[in-house]
Amino acid sequence: MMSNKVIIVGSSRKNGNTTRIIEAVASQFEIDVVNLSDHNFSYYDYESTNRNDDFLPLIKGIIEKYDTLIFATPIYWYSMSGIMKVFFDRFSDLIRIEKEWGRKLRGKKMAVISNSHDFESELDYNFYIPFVKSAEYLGMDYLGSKHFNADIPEETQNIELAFL
Ligand SMILES: Cc1cc2nc3c(=O)[nH]c(=O)nc-3n(C[C@H](O)[C@H](O)[C@H](O)COP(=O)(O)O)c2cc1C
Repeated sequence: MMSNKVIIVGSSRKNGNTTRIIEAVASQFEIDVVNLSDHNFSYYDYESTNRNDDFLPLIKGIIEKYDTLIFATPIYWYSMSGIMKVFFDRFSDLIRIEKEWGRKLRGKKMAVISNSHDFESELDYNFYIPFVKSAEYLGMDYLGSKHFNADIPEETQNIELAFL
C-alpha cells in the first residue's frame, strides 16, 4: 500500500537514536522513510553550482509522492541537526530556481519528530519555531510535533502521534 506520508530523517549517524526511533514509528504506522544520509547534497549556494547534486531529484520525488512530510531530527545544540538544516536551506532552490516545485509544497502538511535525552516538558526553548515558520512561509499546514526521550526505549512501544 502506498503511503502518502514520509518521514525524512536527518542525523549525524545512520544507526543512532533517531534512526532507531523512526524505525519503530515507521513500522507501527506504515510510513515510508527517507534517510538524508543516503543522499549527497551540499549546503545552499547562491550561484546554484550544486544544482546537479541529489537535492533536486530527492525533493521532487518527495513532492510528487507524498502529502505529509514528517521531519525527524535529533536535537543538536538546541536546534535541528546540521544535515536537516542543510536540507531546509536548499528549499531556497525551490523558491529561486525551481519555483514551480516550490509552489507544489503549498497545501502539503508538515510535522516534526525530535529526540534528545530530555523529556518534552524539559525543553525550555521553542525548538520547533524554524519548522512552524518554514511551513507558514512555504504555505504548508503545520500539524505538530512529537518528542522522544532517547533514553527511554519503552517510548517507542505503542506510540501515539497526535498529529496523524
Ligand atoms: C553535536 C551534538 C549536539 C547535541 N546537542 C544537544 C542539545 O542541545 N540538547 C540536548 O538535549 N541534546 C543534545 N545532544 C544529544 C542528542 O540530542 C541525543 O544524543 C540524540 O538522541 C542523538 O540522536 P542521534 O543518535 O540520531 O544522533 C547533542 C548531541 C550531539 C552529537
